[in-house]
Amino acid sequence: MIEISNLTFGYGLKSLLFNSLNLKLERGHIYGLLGKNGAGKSTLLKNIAGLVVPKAGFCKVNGHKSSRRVPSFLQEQFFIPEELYLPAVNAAQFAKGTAHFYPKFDLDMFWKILADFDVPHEGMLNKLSFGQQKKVLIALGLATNTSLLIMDEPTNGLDIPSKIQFRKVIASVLTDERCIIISTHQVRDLDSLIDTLIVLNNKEVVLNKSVDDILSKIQFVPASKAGSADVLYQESQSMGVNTIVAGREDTFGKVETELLFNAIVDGNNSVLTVLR
Ligand SMILES: Nc1ncnc2c1ncn2[C@@H]1O[C@H](COP(=O)(O)OP(=O)(O)OP(=O)(O)O)[C@@H](O)[C@H]1O
Repeated sequence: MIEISNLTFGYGLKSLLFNSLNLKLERGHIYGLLGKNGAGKSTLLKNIAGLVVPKAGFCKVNGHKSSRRVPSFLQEQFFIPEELYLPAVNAAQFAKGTAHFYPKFDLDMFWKILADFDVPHEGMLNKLSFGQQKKVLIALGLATNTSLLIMDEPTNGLDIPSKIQFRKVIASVLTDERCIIISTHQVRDLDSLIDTLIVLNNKEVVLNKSVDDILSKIQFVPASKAGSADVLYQESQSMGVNTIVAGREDTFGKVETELLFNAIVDGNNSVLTVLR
């Protein structure tokens, strides 16, 4: 669904952020985009959404070059930025103004998600708190029913009940037709939601693997359960899971995303070598 080919991008005369980057993303998945501060996550999302123009190469969504921003591309994608400023209108006016651009907009769904998020329906949106504004935009983005939904740090500013609600709502809207990309530092918020991890590091996509694929190759265990021979990465922590070991057929578990991310950006090549 998304084809990124030889994408080369930099802001102004600054050095390049991406140099011939390639990536393919498919429908029916929730992708988690991870990277250190400044790695270029937001910039990659903006390239996909056609908000910036590459120096070379391209991003295509459903066969349309993003940077051309043709109507058939725009009506099938919704981008929720990290920073947002909602206009001085109420939720009904905001939904009406937006629905116009999205043929599959579902107004009932918008009101339902707002209610689930406990956001007041009345009043001007620009007077809501940051977290409430974020929830309005998430509700709107989901209600557009676009095949591509891009969210940059969506759980930033959400309180704990809202994060739980967010996970429920996102899981319920994923269909085989939809591709959701979430950039985040709050990996623990989204651990159970993301089915494929993408890690950007040193201007490259160093990992693009499904959780199932990852778990078929490595396991996450407490140090006490790790045999010394197969330890790929270890963090010193007093308790809990802190060790990555090469896959063993007798173990099952979940991906400890934070641990995996640390191993990768720490320059630990053993983990990446096993995963590749
Ligand atoms: N509009 C801009 N003009 C010039 N440089 C920019 C602009 N936006 C981002 N940058 C630079 O591009 C680099 C990547 O920024 P980006 O926001 O894409 O990273 P990020 O991975 O999303 O970071 P964070 O995790 O801190 O949000 C940074 O060095 C940043 O200073």
